[in-house]
Amino acid sequence: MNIVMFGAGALGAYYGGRWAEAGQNVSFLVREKRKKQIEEQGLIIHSVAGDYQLDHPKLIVDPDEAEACDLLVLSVKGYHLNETLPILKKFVASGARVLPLLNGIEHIYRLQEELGEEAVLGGLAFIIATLDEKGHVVHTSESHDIVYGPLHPSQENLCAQLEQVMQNSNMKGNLSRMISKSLWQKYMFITAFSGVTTAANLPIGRIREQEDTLLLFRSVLHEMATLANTFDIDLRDEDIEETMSRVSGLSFEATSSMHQDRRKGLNLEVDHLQGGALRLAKQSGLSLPHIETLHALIKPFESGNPTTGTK
Ligand SMILES: NC(=O)C1=CN([C@@H]2O[C@H](COP(=O)(O)OP(=O)(O)OC[C@H]3O[C@@H](n4cnc5c(N)ncnc54)[C@H](OP(=O)(O)O)[C@@H]3O)[C@@H](O)[C@H]2O)C=CC1
Ligand SMILES: CC(C)(CO)C(=O)C(=O)O
Repeated sequence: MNIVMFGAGALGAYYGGRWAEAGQNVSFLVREKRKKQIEEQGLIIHSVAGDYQLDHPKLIVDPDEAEACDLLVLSVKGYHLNETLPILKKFVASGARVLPLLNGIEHIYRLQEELGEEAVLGGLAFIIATLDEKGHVVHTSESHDIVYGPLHPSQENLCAQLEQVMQNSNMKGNLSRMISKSLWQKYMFITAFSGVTTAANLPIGRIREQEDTLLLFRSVLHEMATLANTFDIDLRDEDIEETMSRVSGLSFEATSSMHQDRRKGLNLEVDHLQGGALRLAKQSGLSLPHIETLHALIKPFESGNPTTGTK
């Protein structure tokens, strides 16, 4: 399959690397600085699932230089979405479909609006990966899963091809027949997980020890389930309980990528995640007081600052 990874950060370099390792034709659409870093340091994956170095990665900076593309995998942060739209439109006009891996949900609606419903598949990732100082991927979680599925009937064939690609690669792919629900389930979890760990500046183990703080976590899940219901997504009490039991199973030091970014003083996806939920709630006339409070507490750290990011 001809695959373009839009963004070669932690997710883009990891999954793009895995698919190239499996023999797919993968290109990486990157900006100049990242291109230079990969040229100098290599595209290298350090992973609990096995290390890998991709020799001669195909790096493109100008989208007009891209070869034919069947699937464009969007792996940028939420705050970069706007600037990707004109480029995505070019790829879609040449026949590509887009698989976004971002956390959240607002981008799915936005991409569908901008690119057309046929062009946008549903996708999300369960992995803990980051880039080290050399720009190498460091993958530390047992999971390296992508859940994906059709959001439009015309995408069935591509999903079937993608299933083959994933089965033959060193990663896990799960084709979901209810991808909209899967997206909202992850969104519910990540809004609470990133919101509470980042606002408290604590890993999940410390959150679990405090009954009141754990109750806040549960209240955020409830608000997200109510929001999902207004979008005709059937999230129920049992989904909340399942999420809470997953949270009980996390290691003491486990934390969200947003909290790790706060510790490092990097930009945060708070507008995309918690802010997105508030915007969608407003459209439906819903109030989400717990999420609103978390959003307000995290906002001062949104633009990153190594001196204010406390370790
Ligand atoms: N990391 C993780 O463990 C997980 C992340 N996610 C989600 O996946 C998404 C991506 O996260 P992650 O991979 O960690 O993020 P990273 O910050 O590691 O990577 C994002 C990459 O996108 C690139 N980018 C942004 N805009 C452009 C552009 N216009 N052209 C080319 N490249 C661009 C950035 O490039 P540049 O270097 O030039 O800035 C950067 O390398 C997020 O929504 C995150 O929440 C979900 C599950 C787990
Ligand atoms: C929880 C996790 C690591 C799951 O992939 C995640 O998506 C995040 O923290 O951003």
